[in-house]
Formats: sequence, structure tokens, C-alpha cells
Amino acid sequence: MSAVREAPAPREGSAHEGDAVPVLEVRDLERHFPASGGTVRAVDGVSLTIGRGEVLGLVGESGSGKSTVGRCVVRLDEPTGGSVALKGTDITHLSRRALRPLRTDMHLVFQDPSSSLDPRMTIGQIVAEPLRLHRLVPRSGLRARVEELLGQVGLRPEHADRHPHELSGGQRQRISLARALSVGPDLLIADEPTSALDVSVQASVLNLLADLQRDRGFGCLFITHDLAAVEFLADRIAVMYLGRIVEEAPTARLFAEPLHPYTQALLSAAPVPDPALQRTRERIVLSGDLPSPLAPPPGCHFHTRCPVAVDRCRTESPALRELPGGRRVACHLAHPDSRLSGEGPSPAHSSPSGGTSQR
Ligand SMILES: Nc1ncnc2c1ncn2[C@@H]1O[C@H](COP(=O)(O)OP(=O)(O)OP(=O)(O)O)[C@@H](O)[C@H]1O
Repeated sequence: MSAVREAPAPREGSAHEGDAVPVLEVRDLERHFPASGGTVRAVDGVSLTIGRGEVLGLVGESGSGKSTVGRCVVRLDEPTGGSVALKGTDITHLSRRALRPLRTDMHLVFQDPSSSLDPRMTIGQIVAEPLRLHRLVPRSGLRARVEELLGQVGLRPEHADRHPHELSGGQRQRISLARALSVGPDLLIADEPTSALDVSVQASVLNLLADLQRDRGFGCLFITHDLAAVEFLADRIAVMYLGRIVEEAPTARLFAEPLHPYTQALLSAAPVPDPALQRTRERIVLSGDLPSPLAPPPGCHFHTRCPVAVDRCRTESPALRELPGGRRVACHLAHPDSRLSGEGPSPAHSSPSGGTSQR
């Protein structure tokens, strides 16, 4: 997608500003799936924090474990290790019944709105459902509240009488957002909320999400492949590779100075709006596919595709190190303010056999 709005001003109350309890705190999260050939380590020790009113972008290749993190956070999937705390309450092992009152505090918006909207219900019923379930509005006030919510997502009152199939993809995603807003969540998990939409409507839905997030001040875990979208929306970005976070940094910092070779490759593939700048950009093309989470490479998971890997990377798993400026990186060789220094070829001159090539 193209840039759609000026970058939002830093939000008040974001984490690292001394705000009290984070809206989300995930510690050492694991989701391992038993499989015939062993164990799929879909999420393998992920820790992340989201402050009130803060947007954390979660990026990485398909299959890196992003959606599984989101599903574990809202307990649509059961973590096999670690913990999830919502506003300071550990919800990792809460029963369904004990979780119910907390369902107004967090909400998940899916990639494909069609799969989450019951085709037999009217839009009015769909938007009213959480209001009814959580008894947030008296029955007599439901219709007015639904129309108000529809207005807030750019739809008209008469949309309440239609069914999901009568709406466009963009309108259906607006309905998902209206449903999410209805409960006034402190945390929204948005899993690829625009990727199933036509490119022409992606920007408007993303703008809407950004405006709502800023007005309502909810924390947001924004899961996406779209680097332009995450740059636009997120305060901080965490990069996942094969079930682990390999780098995390404030958004501008990550784009200006990615430290992990995987982040560097990911960003080098993102289109730049300025064609002149685009021509000067070196594209780092990673060879090979993401290895299977059933048999992740030993040592650093990324070493099989890394252009600068050294022997140590093949045997020793790098810890996610804290760096100044709110950054974290899991690479033996990455240091802020200095180039990567491995034995391998530099990214600019490496060949496909060395793990990367340039275009
Ligand atoms: N229920 C499951 N059983 C077994 N393996 C699973 C299950 N759910 C996910 N996985 C595996 O876990 C890994 C991570 O999947 P996940 O969907 O979280 O990745 P992702 O980064 O969100 O990918 P995408 O961007 O394509 O949605 C994949 O290898 C996937 O095949």
C-alpha cells in the first residue's frame, strides 16, 4: 500500500514513559504443536510488552508465528509455555468462565472479515451482539448505539439492516472494527486487517484504524506483512523469524538502522515511494525458504540464510539482547553504530550461494 497519512505524533501514555501497568505483557510465550515428525515450534519463547495507547507492529515472513502469538494472547489458542498478562492480570490459565468478563478488554480483528461475520445475521445484530452479551447497553438503546458505532466507522444507519454478503470487503472490515469498538477494549489485536482487501480500499481501512486507535487510545498488536502499513501505524516494531523475536525497536529507528541481518533483508525488499531513492537501494534477496519450525536449524535459526554468519552462529543461539534506545536484537554480530562484522561476505556483494543476492 502507499503512504496514506502523515506519521502519527507520539502518543501519550505509551510504554517506556513510566505509565503504570502495561496493557499487555507476554513472557517467554511458547506454542508447540505435536506433529507426526516431532514438534512444530510455532512460537518459541516470545516476550513483548504493549503500553496503554501504544501500537506494536509484529512483522515477519509467512509461517514465522505471528498469528499464533495473536491467537495465544486472546486465548483462541492455548500457550504451551510462558505467560500472558492483560493489564497486570495473568490470563494464561484462566478458565473460559473467568475469562469472560475480560473479553471486553481485548478484541481480535481477523484478516478475512467474511469468516468472522455470521452470514445469517444482519449487520445490526452483529454489531449489537457484544453489547448484548456483556450487557453494555439497555435493550431499548441498542439500535441507537449500533447506528452510532456504524457512523464511527464511516457507515450509514441503514447498513444495520443489511447482511454481510451485501457489503464490500472494506465495509465488512469496518463492521469488524465497529464490533471491536463496541466493547471499548484496552487492547486490539489486528491480524492482517487489510491484506484480504482490494489495494484501493486498504488505505482507507488502515486510516480508519489509525484514527480510531488515536481517538480511543487502545493498545494494539498489529500483525502484518505490509511494511508501509506498519511504518505508518506502529510506535514500535518486533520482527519474528521462526517462532522467535529477532529484533525490536522504535519504528523510525528500525527503518533507519536495522541491526539484524534478517531485518535488513526484509526492509530492503520494501518499496520506497521515491523512485530515485528506490534505484539507489540495494535489495538483499534471501535464498531459500523459511526452514520448517518442525526442525529449526541449530544455533541461530537464521544462520542458514544469513550473509554474515560465522561458526558461532551455527552452534550458539543468540539471546535477545537489550540495547540502549529501547532496542533488542538477537544476533551475535549486531552492534548499534557499527556495521555487522562477520566472516561471511557483506550483504552488498554476496552471492546466492552465500545466502543472499542483490537486485
Ligand atoms: N494448529 C496447528 N497445528 C500445527 N501447526 C500449526 C498450527 N497452527 C500453526 N501452525 C504452524 O505454526 C507456524 C506458524 O504459523 P502462523 O500462522 O502463526 O504464522 P504467521 O507468521 O502468522 O504466518 P501468516 O503470515 O502466513 O499468517 C507455521 O509453520 C504453521 O504451519
